[in-house]
Amino acid sequence: MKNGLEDVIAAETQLSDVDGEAGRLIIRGVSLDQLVAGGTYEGVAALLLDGLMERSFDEAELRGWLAKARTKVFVHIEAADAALLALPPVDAMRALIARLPDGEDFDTALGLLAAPAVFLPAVLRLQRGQKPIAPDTALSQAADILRMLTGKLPSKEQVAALDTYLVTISDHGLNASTFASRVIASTQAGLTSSVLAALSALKGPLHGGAPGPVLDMLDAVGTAENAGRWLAEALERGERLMGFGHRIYRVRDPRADALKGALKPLITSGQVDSARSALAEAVEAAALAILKARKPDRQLDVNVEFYTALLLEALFPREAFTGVFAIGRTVGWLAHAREQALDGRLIRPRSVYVGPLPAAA
Ligand SMILES: CC(=O)SCCNC(=O)CCNC(=O)[C@H](O)C(C)(C)COP(=O)(O)OP(=O)(O)OC[C@H]1O[C@@H](n2cnc3c(N)ncnc32)[C@H](O)[C@@H]1OP(=O)(O)O
Ligand SMILES: O=C([O-])CC(=O)C(=O)O
Repeated sequence: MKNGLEDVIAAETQLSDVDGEAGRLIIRGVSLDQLVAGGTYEGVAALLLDGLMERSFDEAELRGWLAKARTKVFVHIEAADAALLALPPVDAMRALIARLPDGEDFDTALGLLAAPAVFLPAVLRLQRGQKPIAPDTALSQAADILRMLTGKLPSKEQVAALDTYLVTISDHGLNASTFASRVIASTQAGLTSSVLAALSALKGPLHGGAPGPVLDMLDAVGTAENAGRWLAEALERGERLMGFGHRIYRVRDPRADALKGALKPLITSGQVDSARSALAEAVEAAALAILKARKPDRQLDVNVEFYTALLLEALFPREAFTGVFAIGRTVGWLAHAREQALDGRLIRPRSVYVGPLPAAA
């Protein structure tokens, strides 16, 4: 038996392949490099959902339907009362998504793609005492998310950076949240239930909750000179270094460089301080050296969350990061849920009982 199901194959999928030895990610036959070159959220969503819903569509059609779906789900913001707004943004978002009807059809899927994109900016604004901003059907999903957050049209560099992020993290094999989505789908509970379960799995600090703590780490380190000492002390305390290590990758996560690349136009146009990325690079180098020295048997490298933190810091407040991850990953969860539902087989593994036996009569 493998603790944590390590190396256990639990599904066949046509959606994505993570090669942990080569450091390569393929999404539906397209390599990550090809996908991020000018790729948009709507483009990767159309690619992932192709053939899995009851109707077919291309990127342009999806963009139009998604824009309308954003407007449709906006009414649910009315349900954001004081108790809901006291929750962390990702939990408030989950509570609002739970209001959506369940189902297996395209309309349900569209609502679920639109909902996190609308609910997250609205929750963040309400938590700051500001009025939510209604969606604009003329905009792409990435541009509208940023506009609904700030009330201003984002720069083209900001939209491109967010599109690259959403494309990069859209799907990633059988990660914990996607597995959760497939387990729920296998019971035929419906797509909303799958997304809610997956979101609950995503928010943990070992999965999609890591980027906020990455920034906390950068802040605590403060200067490049301090990095080695601070990281050594953190490991002494038994802490894990956030943004490093991965269950599958034994080399650098290929998404780290895709996200680092997406940061460059923001740095060169003066929208991100180059000192911040220099500090991140110094912390990365120090962390890799110390992890290599302390865990020589384990190849621990940088994962997607390290440069996610830096990229998202340029666009969102820190408390929003896990919610932004969910905006991008929902399409992967939906595609996997549909693939699993079409397969039709209930997921039900076995456990080994190691508890006490009943006393003899
Ligand atoms: C989108 C994503 O989900 S990407 C991952 C985001 N999460 C993080 O960045 C949190 C930090 N990283 C981690 O906690 C882990 O690397 C995980 C959860 C991502 C993967 O966990 P596992 O597959 O169980 O780790 P793995 O088996 O490779 O760990 C082996 C050893 O390395 C250690 N290790 C792994 N990652 C780290 C880390 N970031 N910092 C310090 N030590 C680490 C483990 O403690 C373990 O040591 P031990 O055998 O002495 O107990
Ligand atoms: O694949 C994993 O286990 C975690 C991860 O990187 C992701 O979900 O993007």
